[in-house]
Amino acid sequence: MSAPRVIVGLSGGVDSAVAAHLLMQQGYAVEGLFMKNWEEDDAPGYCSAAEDLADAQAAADRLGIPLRAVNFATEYWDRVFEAFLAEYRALRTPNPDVLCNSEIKFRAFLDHALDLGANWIATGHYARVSHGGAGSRLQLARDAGKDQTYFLHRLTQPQLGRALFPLADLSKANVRGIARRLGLANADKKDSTGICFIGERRFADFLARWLPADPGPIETPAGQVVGEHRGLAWYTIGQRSGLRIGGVRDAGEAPWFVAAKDAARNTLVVVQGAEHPLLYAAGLRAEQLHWIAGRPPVTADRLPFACLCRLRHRQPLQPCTLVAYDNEVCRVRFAEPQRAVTPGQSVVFYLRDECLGGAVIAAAA
Ligand SMILES: Nc1ncnc2c1ncn2[C@@H]1O[C@H](COP(=O)(O)OP(=O)(O)OP(=O)(O)O)[C@@H](O)[C@H]1O
Repeated sequence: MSAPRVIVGLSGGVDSAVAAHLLMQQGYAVEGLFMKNWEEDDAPGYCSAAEDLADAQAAADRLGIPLRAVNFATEYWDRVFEAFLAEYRALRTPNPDVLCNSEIKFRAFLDHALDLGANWIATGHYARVSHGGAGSRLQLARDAGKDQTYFLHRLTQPQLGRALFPLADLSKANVRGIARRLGLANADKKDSTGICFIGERRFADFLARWLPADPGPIETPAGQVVGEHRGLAWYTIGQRSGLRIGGVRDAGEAPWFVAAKDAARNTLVVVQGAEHPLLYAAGLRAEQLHWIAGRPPVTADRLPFACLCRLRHRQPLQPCTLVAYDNEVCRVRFAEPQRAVTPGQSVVFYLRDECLGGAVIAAAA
């Protein structure tokens, strides 16, 4: 019988190269596929796709596997970037990595791999998947600090059912050690940070190319004007940096943080001190509810349902209660008030080590 075929998303980074190696060791017939998701002309100098492809090719050569390349720039633009901009224009803070997984890596890429005759796809995500008669389950990676289930929580059964995550049990240090032993040139390549097409530092410059300026006042909750903002879309709830506020009489030196966006008055509301009570919420309302199993963990008559959640990647899991849901919308109460509940980001639910799914935060509540 011939070995099952798996197509690995080779990004040019160390994680996916080591994932490919581990699958070869497990007896799979392994091939690499590099995706280009962004045309350089749309963001000159922001992306390094050519360099990444060269790194992916070097890794494939070293491992002795074939590598193909595919261009999903149109799909990425239509299904991820347009939604990302629409969310910003609606004054929310979107998470394009969540959409990139459900629309590109586990849709466009998966469909292409299946067309090429693959039985499975694999990535270098830090996450665990188990395939069983009752369906496929997504679980935390052993390395809690690297766990990427937050970004994978919108996968469906058909998507997860074809996925392998070979790094489930490894730490980043293990992965780099394996890469060095294999003589992979990218063993010490820096982790990719931020959004693939932007990178972290020039984010505000990048957004300025797509969002119109719309200045308005910055106010305290008492209505005292303390500055001018460049457009509410540029700010995120809980954020500190970028607020040029100073010299407010009797205000002291403590830094200022974004507490709310008042869209009706085009006003940014700020408070002083990282722990100000207005930065905390007892619960939230979220939309676009998705369950990985294809159904909720309990029927509505068994609510409330005690579970865990996180509101951002890497946040330690927080005890919470799902108090209400229907097909689309849910309401959640936290055991402890949570800081910076940010519309547009995801709330992701867990039961013990299993990722159940999640929803897009609409409002603190
Ligand atoms: N351009 C790409 N082409 C093919 N697969 C990709 C690409 N970018 C990311 N992937 C896949 O998605 C996984 C997770 O992507 P992420 O951007 O989080 O990379 P990472 O954790 O830095 O991993 P790596 O070290 O492999 O780049 C990668 O390990 C890889 O399998």
